[in-house]
Amino acid sequence: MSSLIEVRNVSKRFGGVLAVDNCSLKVERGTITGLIGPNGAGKTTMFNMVAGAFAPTSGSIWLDGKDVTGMPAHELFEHGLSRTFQIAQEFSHLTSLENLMVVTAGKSGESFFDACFRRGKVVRDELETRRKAEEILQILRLTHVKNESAGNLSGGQKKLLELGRVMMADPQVVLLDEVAAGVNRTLLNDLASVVETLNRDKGLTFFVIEHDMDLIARLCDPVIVMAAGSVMMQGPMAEIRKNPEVIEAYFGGAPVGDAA
Ligand SMILES: Nc1ncnc2c1ncn2[C@@H]1O[C@H](COP(=O)(O)OP(=O)(O)OP(=O)(O)O)[C@@H](O)[C@H]1O
Repeated sequence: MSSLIEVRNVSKRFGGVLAVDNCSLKVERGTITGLIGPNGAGKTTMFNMVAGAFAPTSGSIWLDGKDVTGMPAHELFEHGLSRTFQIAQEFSHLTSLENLMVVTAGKSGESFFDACFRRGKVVRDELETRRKAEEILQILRLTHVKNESAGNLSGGQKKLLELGRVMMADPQVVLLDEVAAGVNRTLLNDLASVVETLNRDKGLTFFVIEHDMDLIARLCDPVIVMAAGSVMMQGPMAEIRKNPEVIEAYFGGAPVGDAA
């Protein structure tokens, strides 16, 4: 069986800077795969290429056995790849529930023909969308704020809501971009539990960039280490923490988890 994401010999050059240098990596179906490395290692550049923000200078990227090199984000979304952003991007004037419901709006409800002649179908679709949105809010433990304007939620709740918006599209794989940044410990625990539940119960695959080593250790296996534009090592976090090359190159000799 092919990997869900496969990056083959990918490089990315920005002018004189070779941000990613001939990297290959795989995200296997059903895993929560982590991507770590020191500042400037090339993680964000790698993520941006996988997410379709920009194309590689050379090499290829495969999603579910299909060559998607250079495919823009909205098309990747149609193929089941979704991304959350470091800064949550909610519609602040809509409620939490509405923020989820708008993700599928337009699939049937906005067609003039449907609205005029297939009113029953439109109503059924909207009810189904609402049911799904409410179920996701429950998984995210956000039911108590479902009628609250999203702009009034805390930073951590906004990140949960963003994950909820991604879930509405029934993705195969979710790219999580530094979800821990600015989130308090309690909400971070909620978020980690949600990711574990979605992975275990719904078989969702995650590819995670994260500076929070505790979160990576809890969630991710395998973990891929990048340094200076290259993939340096891949394995379980327990092995990575002990690898002398990683400790030296990535953490300057300090035990992994103290830095980053
Ligand atoms: N748009 C760009 N233009 C020029 N150089 C860039 C651009 N984006 C990234 N770089 C350079 O590419 C290298 C890799 O950066 P990248 O942001 O991918 O690293 P990172 O591992 O995500 O770092 P951090 O953990 O600090 O976010 C760095 O030297 C960076 O300065």
